[in-house]
Amino acid sequence: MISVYEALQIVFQQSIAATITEASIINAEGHVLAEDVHAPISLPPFQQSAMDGFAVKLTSEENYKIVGCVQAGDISDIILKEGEAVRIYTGAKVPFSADAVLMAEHVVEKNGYIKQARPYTGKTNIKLAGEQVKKGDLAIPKNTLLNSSALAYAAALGLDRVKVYKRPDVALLITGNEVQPPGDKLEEGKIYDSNSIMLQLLLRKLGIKTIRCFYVSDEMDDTLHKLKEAIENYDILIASGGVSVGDYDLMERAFETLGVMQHFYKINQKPGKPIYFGTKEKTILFGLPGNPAACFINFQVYVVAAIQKAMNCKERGFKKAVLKESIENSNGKSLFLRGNKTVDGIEIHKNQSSSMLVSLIKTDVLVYVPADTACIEKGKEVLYLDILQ
Ligand SMILES: Nc1nc2c(c(=O)[nH]1)N[C@H]1C(S)=C(S)[C@@H](COP(=O)(O)OP(=O)(O)OC[C@H]3O[C@@H](n4cnc5c(N)ncnc54)[C@H](O)[C@@H]3O)O[C@H]1N2
Ligand code: MOO
Repeated sequence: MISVYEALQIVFQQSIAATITEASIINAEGHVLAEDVHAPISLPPFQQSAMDGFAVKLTSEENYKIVGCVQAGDISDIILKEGEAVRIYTGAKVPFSADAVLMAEHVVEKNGYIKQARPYTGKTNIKLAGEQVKKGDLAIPKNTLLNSSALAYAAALGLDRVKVYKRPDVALLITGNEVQPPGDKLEEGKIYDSNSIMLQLLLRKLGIKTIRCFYVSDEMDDTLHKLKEAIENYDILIASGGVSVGDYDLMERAFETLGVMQHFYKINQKPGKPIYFGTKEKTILFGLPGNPAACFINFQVYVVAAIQKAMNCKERGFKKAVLKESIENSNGKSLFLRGNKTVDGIEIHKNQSSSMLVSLIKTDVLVYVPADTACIEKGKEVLYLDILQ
């Protein structure tokens, strides 16, 4: 069995490199930008008034004759002479000849004239053309994670589409004769399927939009048929269950039958030892254990790494924090322990069973204990992973 470290290295090396696509700005949120965006225009594109008031050519007289009006969106060809003002509104184009915009509150208006009520210096309340970015300059660098502000900035520059790294299309294979959809009456010997909702919601958290769920019985023909369809049409395939050694655990045999190249099967860890990772042409495949907490943990550690690589997102690393209680590890396996990060360190949950969903609800970190570490004492630092919830 390989170690956690080796498995992560393999996942990273073998996962598909991001491919580039174009997305409309409304759909590009959460994507990584695949090219440097240079400003096609300056921002602001012209000198703009920052206030409602009067654009003036400053004089020592402090009295100005109102000779016109410029509203936002207007083009004004007024050339101001000394002692002249135009009424102007926030966002309007300031006449080239104006020195400053006097705020409406700082003037007294009477009979077509204004009197300046406080001193002003040149360029006050004028947003200069190109003060945010000049035409041709780098506006948004490649590899920026596009959030709402970055996309609003692209819109301000007049761009309606951007080049981004494509989000993978994901197929889920939910295996097992025993699983039933929630909402139906539970039949004897069956359980409700919780892995498909868990995996779909986690995938959505990662920004994945195309997710198809295949439900597969514990029969080889059905497994092969759906697996083949999934491999042909999806970038990433995640199977839940059927990955252990029982007679009806068909995933490894099905992957081999369809010519999937196996990169590893089983990791020296607890929980989640049974896990398959392979590739077939451009599709990457994970066989995750059916036990819900083991499925969740392997998704967090390995599948997230593969998806983030596919989307060219920054690699999420392990962090360090102090333990609030000692950890024993006597079985020579790496552990991923469910815990919570508090102000004074990490607390470990009492129930770590791989079938238990209940202890996942409040989990926000997975603490990593290496296989060769028999004990980590209270107050010592540990490595942990922030999880998606
Ligand atoms: N002889 C051995 N038996 C087992 C080993 C082993 O090394 N030798 N490993 C155990 C470990 S560890 C795990 S984890 C499980 C993994 O089993 P599978 O991936 O084959 O999963 P299943 O047998 O299909 O299911 C396990 C468990 O999870 C429940 N399950 C399955 N699908 C769902 C779902 N969609 N939603 C909720 N729960 C699900 C299923 O009913 C089982 O209870 O193997 C051990 N056995
Ligand atoms: O590791 Mo299994 O994934 O412990 O029950």
